[in-house]
Amino acid sequence: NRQGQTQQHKLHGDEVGKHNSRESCWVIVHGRAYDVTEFLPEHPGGQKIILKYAGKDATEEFEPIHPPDTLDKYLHKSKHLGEVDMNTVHHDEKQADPEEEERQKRIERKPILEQCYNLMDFEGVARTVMKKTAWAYYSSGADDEITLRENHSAYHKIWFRPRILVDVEKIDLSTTMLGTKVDIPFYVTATALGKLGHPEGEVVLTRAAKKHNVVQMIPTLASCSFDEIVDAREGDQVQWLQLYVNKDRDITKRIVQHAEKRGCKGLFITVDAPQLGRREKDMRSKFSDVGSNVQSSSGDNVDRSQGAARAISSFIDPSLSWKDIPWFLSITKMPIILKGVQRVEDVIRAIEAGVHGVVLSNHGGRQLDFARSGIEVLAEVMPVLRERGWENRIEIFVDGGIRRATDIIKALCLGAKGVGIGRPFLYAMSAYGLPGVDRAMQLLKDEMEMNMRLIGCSKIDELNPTLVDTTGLNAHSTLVPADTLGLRVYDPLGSPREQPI
Ligand SMILES: Cc1cc2c(cc1C)[n+](S(=O)(=O)[O-])c1c(=O)[nH]c(=O)nc-1n2C[C@H](O)[C@H](O)[C@H](O)COP(=O)(O)O
Repeated sequence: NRQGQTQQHKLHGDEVGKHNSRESCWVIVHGRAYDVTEFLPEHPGGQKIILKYAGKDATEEFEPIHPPDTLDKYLHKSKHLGEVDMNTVHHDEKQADPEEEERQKRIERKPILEQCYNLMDFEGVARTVMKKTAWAYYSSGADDEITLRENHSAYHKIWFRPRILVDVEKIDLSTTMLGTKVDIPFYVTATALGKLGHPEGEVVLTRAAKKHNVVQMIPTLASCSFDEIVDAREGDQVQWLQLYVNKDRDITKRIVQHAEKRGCKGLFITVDAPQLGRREKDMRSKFSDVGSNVQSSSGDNVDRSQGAARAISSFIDPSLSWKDIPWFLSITKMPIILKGVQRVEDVIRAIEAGVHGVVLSNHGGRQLDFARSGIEVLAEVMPVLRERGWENRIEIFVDGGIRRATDIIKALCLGAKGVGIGRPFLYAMSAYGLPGVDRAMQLLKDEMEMNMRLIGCSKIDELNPTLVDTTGLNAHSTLVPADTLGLRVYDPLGSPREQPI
């Protein structure tokens, strides 16, 4: 509290309004005032977005992307100025925003949930109803988005060799992942900033994961606080933690040990993002009001011109290396999985380093463009492990571009323990909330049951490499996708329709 301020005395709105500059900057969040003057240079989302609300109520802007405990965690108590008499706070009248009005009309016109028949339908609806910045952040891939598209099209290069005359009356889709029994072999992978798509954020995914008895991987860069997401867990529901390793190892140790104490059953260390990729859709949306429970422990300068991704990731340690693995094994009993492994040599190294699993992944095409799809890497890895008799030494997961149950079945036939799914559940949540994610998971279950019957398997452990033909898998045909600027950016006159009459 400010010196001498008694609880019942509330700050007057005009008093807060006087502190509206870089030299003295107070903001109001959830009815309380905060002096953020010294914090300005440290804000991962830049000073601009805070100064826009200097002396004013910033709650509406703050809420969607900062976990509720952000200010308690990152702003010194002396800067907490106490309650404001909100009746004395002047609110700028809302400017008419034609783009937002148009978006609201599209929301009213969107298809009813039952008209979504597969995971791609959710993507189509989300694209029309999401805010531009949110769609840009979720959908973008790195550079020309070649890997983003390859992730899904790689599955189109794998064909089935189905068995016939097998009794497939009863189908059992259950399996285990890191010792946890799940009803179907997919998990909700870690994706940052859930509140960009839905006001409740990641806890919506928690509830859907419970309903379908699948595991949720909690992202480091969640909009909700870690504890909020864990508190939303029900009964013996299992969650894993996805970790971006902080340059400040004390912060990392604290996060890992807190996650273990709160019952997380797996630590997924993200190893494909020493720096977040260049996601141009995200950058173009000029995302400046970014935030999250970023653990930036120092005021290092952040390159905010790179959209949300770059701004929220300044704390990630690019020096992370194999020599750090023994330290991780020493600070937790949770199984350790390396997320973002992309070649068989590193899978072998992971086994020798003593970790418990890997996710073969290129981060949903958001990191190194022209990285191979997880499924292609899986097809490279498993024969080499089998040759060594190591195919069961660790659990191998795959993610990226999984949109159909046939994709899941192909991955399991090639030896994956399970698959991670990201964007489809984000899109379903953004377009329809919990009912959307629930339907998306149910659709996958229905597809899975049917496709297991059609390839002649009744249980997950019957899936094997003889059921697929992967001869075309590493034939890379990279058509530059039609919607990139590459087709127009070098045309001096723009596309024909823009040529002067
Ligand atoms: C779509 C998406 C993916 C993100 C993601 C955010 C979004 C919006 N974020 S990111 O902002 O830093 O890139 C994370 C993340 O926090 N940590 C992580 O390990 N993977 C992150 N990923 C990658 C994710 O865990 C999967 O590898 C990827 O989503 C799988 O591909 P699909 O989306 O096609 O299923």
